[in-house]
Amino acid sequence: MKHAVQTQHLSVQLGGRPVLHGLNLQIAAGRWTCVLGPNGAGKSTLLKTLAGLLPHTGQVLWQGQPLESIERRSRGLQLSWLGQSESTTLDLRVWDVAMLGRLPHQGWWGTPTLKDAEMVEAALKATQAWDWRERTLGELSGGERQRVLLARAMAGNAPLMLMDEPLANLDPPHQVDWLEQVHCLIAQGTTVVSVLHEIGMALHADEVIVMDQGQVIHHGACSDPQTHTAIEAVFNHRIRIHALDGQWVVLPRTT
Ligand SMILES: Nc1ncnc2c1ncn2[C@@H]1O[C@H](COP(=O)(O)OP(=O)(O)OP(=O)(O)O)[C@@H](O)[C@H]1O
Repeated sequence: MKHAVQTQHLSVQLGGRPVLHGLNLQIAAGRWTCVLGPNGAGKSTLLKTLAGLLPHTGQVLWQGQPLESIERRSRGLQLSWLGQSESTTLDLRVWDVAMLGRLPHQGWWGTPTLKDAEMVEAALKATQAWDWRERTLGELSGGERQRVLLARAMAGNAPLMLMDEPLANLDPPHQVDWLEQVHCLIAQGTTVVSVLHEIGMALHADEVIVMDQGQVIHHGACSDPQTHTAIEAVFNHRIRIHALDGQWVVLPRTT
C-alpha cells in the first residue's frame, strides 16, 4: 500500500510541555483517515505537524520524502489545509478568500488565470457558497464562513487535504454535503485526513486514528470492532457505538 504521509518517532513540545510522544504513523494514499480523541489529546497538534506548521523532532514524510526537503511552493501545491477556528480577515470578499486556495498555483506576481477562476467557481458552488461571492466573510454566519474556508481548501485541488474540525458550525444537511464532497475527493484519488468530534461521521472514513494524551492508542478500519472498543475507551465509556441501517451511530451512556 502506498503511504501519503508517514511519521517516524514524531514528538512535539508546546510551551515547553511534551504534547506528542514519538508517533509512528502510516497514512494510506487515496483514502480518508479520521483522527479522533478527547479534548487535548493532541489531534490538532498532529495535523499541524503533518502540515509542516510546527517544529518537531523525528520525521514527517510526504510520499516518502522528508518534509524539510520539499520546497515551500511544492508543499503548497501538494497540500490543501483547513485549520480550526481560522482568523481569516473578515474584510475579505468570499471570492478572494476562495482564490487564496489557488495561490500556490500562481507565480509571485501572477494574476489568477481562467483555470484558477474555474476552480474557485466550482469549489464555491460545491459548498453552496457561490451566492455570497461578493459579500465579505464578516457578513456571514459561522457555518457559512466554514463553507467558504472549505471551498478555499477544495479550490487548491491538492492531492493531500488536511482538515481540522471541518464540520464545526455546519448544520446537518451541510455536514452530509461535506461527507459527499469527501467521498468525491477520495474517488478522484485525493488523500484526506480530518480531525472530527462527530464520531458517527468519522466512522464513514476508511481508517481511524484514536489518540489520547499525545499517543496513538489505535489505528484501524472503521468497521473493526477493536476500533470501536478503542474509541469507547478513550471517551471513558461515556458513549456506545451501535450499528443502524448499515451505518454506525454513537449514543450517550448515561449513568
Ligand atoms: N500553544 C500551546 N502552548 C502550550 N500548550 C499547548 C498549546 N497548544 C496546545 N497546547 C496543549 O497541547 C495539548 C494538545 O492540544 P491539541 O490542540 O493538539 O488537542 P486536541 O486533541 O486537538 O484538542 P481539542 O479536541 O480540544 O481541539 C493540550 O494539552 C493543550 O493544552
